[in-house]
Amino acid sequence: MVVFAVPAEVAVILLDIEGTTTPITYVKDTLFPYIKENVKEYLRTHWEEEECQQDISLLRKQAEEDSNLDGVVPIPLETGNGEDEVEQVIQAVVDNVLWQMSLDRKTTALKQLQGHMWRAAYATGRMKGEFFQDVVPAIRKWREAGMKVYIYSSGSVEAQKLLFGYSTEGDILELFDGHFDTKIGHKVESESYRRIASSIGCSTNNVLFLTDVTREANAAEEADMHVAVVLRPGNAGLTDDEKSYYSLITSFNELFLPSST
Ligand SMILES: CSCCC(=O)C(=O)COP(=O)(O)O
Ligand SMILES: [Mg+2]
Repeated sequence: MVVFAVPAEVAVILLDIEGTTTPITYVKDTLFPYIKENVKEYLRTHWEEEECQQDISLLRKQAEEDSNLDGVVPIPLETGNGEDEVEQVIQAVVDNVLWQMSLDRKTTALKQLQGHMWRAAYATGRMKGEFFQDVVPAIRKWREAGMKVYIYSSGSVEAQKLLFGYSTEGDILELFDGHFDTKIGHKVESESYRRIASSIGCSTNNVLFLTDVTREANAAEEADMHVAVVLRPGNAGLTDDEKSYYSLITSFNELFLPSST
């Protein structure tokens, strides 16, 4: 077994979700299809609610920022209360969401709506969060060894809490000291990792970030975090240069903590 020796200065392990704790297939074959199949009905049912209107406003603002992108669907403002007009706006939101999802965009606006939509699916037991089999036992061991464990995902904090709160392993939210999403900044920007360390109250070099995406690993490393790239079944392949540059692990069991014997 390959071993990644965790440097002694590391006191915090920061985890990505998709491709790191959780199979990409769970996201692509369970989470995302639920959104595509239910978004129109969800908007019709929740249209009058403040939370839903806030989600639409954020999507509208994002569409304005995306106006120079190919295929973007603008979201018109409602001018009255006519049913036909509401239906037109709903259709524009649906088309915008489907367009963003076709590009696997990680905008805060899209992720916020998705998190709100998954609430009902988890609460009714229709979906349960899934993890690679090494994940939960390893996190328990790290915590016993005194490590703090945080999540940083493009999925909204609300979506993260649903995934870990309603999972095949039960409610395992207690295993995490906190959660970060793109509200702190995008995962490919090094400033986001500085903000995370500052919010935790440590230096960036006290943090080990585990992710499947080398652009994220690169941004974290630029901020002086330690990084290891996680290779999981179904993840995108790495180039030969990436394979030789990054520390690679295929399971959390390959992390060797300084206190381990
Ligand atoms: C609870 S996360 C849902 C999956 C998701 O929407 C996503 O964008 C995951 O991205 P990650 O940053 O964890 O790779
Ligand atoms: Mg990922």
